[in-house]
Amino acid sequence: MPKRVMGVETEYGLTTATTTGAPSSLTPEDAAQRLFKRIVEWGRSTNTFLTNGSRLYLDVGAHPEFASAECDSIADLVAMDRAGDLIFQSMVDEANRGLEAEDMPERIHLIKNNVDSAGNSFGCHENYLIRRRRDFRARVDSLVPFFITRQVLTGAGHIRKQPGGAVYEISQRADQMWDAISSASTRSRPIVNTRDEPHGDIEKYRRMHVIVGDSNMSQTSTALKFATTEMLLVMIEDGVIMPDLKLQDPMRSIREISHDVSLKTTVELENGRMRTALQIQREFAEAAHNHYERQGYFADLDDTRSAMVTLWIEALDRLEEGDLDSLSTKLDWIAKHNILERYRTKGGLTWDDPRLTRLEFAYHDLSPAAGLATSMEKQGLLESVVTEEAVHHAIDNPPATTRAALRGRFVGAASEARRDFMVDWMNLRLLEADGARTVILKDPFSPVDERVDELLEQV
Ligand SMILES: Nc1ncnc2c1ncn2[C@@H]1O[C@H](COP(=O)(O)OP(=O)(O)OP(=O)(O)O)[C@@H](O)[C@H]1O
Ligand SMILES: [Mg+2]
Repeated sequence: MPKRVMGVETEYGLTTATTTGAPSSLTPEDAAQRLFKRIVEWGRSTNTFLTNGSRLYLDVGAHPEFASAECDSIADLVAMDRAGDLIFQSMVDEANRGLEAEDMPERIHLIKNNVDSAGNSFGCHENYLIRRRRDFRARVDSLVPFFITRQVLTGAGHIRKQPGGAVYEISQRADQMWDAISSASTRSRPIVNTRDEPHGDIEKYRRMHVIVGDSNMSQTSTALKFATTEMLLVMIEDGVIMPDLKLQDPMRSIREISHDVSLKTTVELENGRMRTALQIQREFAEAAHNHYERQGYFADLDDTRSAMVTLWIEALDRLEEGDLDSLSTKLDWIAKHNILERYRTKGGLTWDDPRLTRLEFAYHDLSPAAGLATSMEKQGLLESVVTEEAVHHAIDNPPATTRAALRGRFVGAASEARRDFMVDWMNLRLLEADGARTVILKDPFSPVDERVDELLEQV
C-alpha cells in the first residue's frame, strides 16, 4: 500500500472568566494577543514553525491555530494533535501567570471545539496527500456522501440553541456548513477546499484539504476520522469506482443527520432512494474493506490503522443495534451526550439550561483543572490511541519518517544558533548578510536530504 502524508489543522476558541465571578474585561482578541506575546517578541510575527515541524499561527481574530507536521502514520498524527493542545495550553498557562502577576482577575481558557458562545464557527481541517489524477474533482465528488454521513462516528456533539427549545445534535459543524452552499458550484466545494496547493511536487501530488470535520477530543475519534478517510483515498488512487450514493441535497442531509441522535433519519439519494447515514457509511466501509482484501493491503497496516479500520465496521454494527453505550469511551458525541444527559435528567433541566452549556464547554476545555474530556482520558473513560510519552515526545520532536524531520532539525539548529531563518512547508531558508541559502523540499516523504545536511553545517 502506498505511503501517505497527512496533517491536521486545529483552530481553538479562547474564552475568559474571572476568579471573582465578575464579568471579564478581557476580550478573546486580548487573550490571543497575550498568548502570542512571546512568539511575536521572538519572531516578530504570529506565524512560527516549531522544532516538531508544526506551525503555530494566529490569523486576525481570536482563534489560534495549530497545523501539525506531516505524518505518515495515524499514531503520529494523533500524538501531534494532542501535542498541539499541550503547546497552546502551556502558552495559556504562561499568559495566566502574567494576568495573576498583574493582579487581574481574568483567566484564559483554551477550548477545542468549533462554535463559540456567540455562535461563530471555526474549523478543524484535515490534509491528505493524494497522487495526482486527472479526474480528481469527480472522484472527490463521489466522497461527498461519506463526508456528510461520517459525523455519526466522528461528530463531537453539540447543544443547538433554537426557537422552541435547545436540543442535542451530533455535529458542531453541520449547521455551519449549510452557509457554504450559497457559494458552492460543485457538490464537494463546501466540504473539500479545492485550492491546488500541494505543498509538494505539483506534477505528482495534490493535497486534499477537508474542511467538514468537528474538532475531536477523543483520540479514538480523531484516529477513526483519518483512518476511514484514508481507506477511501487509497481506493480513489487505485481507480476504484465508489458506490453511487450521490445525495439529492448534501447540505440539507448533513443537517438532518446531525439533528437526529436516534440515527433513524433517512436522506434522499439522487436516484430517489432513501438511506440512513449508517447505511451509507456501511456501503463505503464494506467497499473499502473489500478493496483492501482484494489488494492484500490489510497485511500492510500498522496496529493503529488496523484497529481503526476494524472499528469502522464494529462501530456501525453497534450503532445499528442501538448499543450506543458500548461506544461511549470512543466516540465524542456519545461520550459527551452521556455526561450531559445524566446531569440533565438528574437536575430535571431542559437543554436550554446555562449549566449544561457550561458543562458542554468544560468537555472541550484543555486546562488540566477544568477540562472534562482530558480528565476522562486520564481515568480511562475515553480511550487513547497513543501513550502520554508519545504525546510529550511530539511536543519537541517531529515525526521521524517524513519531511517534517528535516524541518524540525533545521528549526532547532537555527534557533539554537540564533540565526535568522524562514521556514514553510516546502522551504528552509537561512538568511545571511549577502542573501539567503534555500533548500526546497519537494518530497514530503523524505526525512533525509544531503542538501539539508550541508545547510546545517552553515548554521
Ligand atoms: N504534501 C502534503 N500533503 C498533505 N498535507 C500536507 C502536505 N504538506 C503539508 N501538509 C499539511 O497541511 C497542513 C497545512 O496547514 P496550513 O494551515 O499551513 O495550510 P493551509 O490550510 O493551506 O493554509 P491556511 O490555513 O493559511 O489557509 C499541515 O497540517 C501540514 O502538515
Ligand atoms: Mg491552516
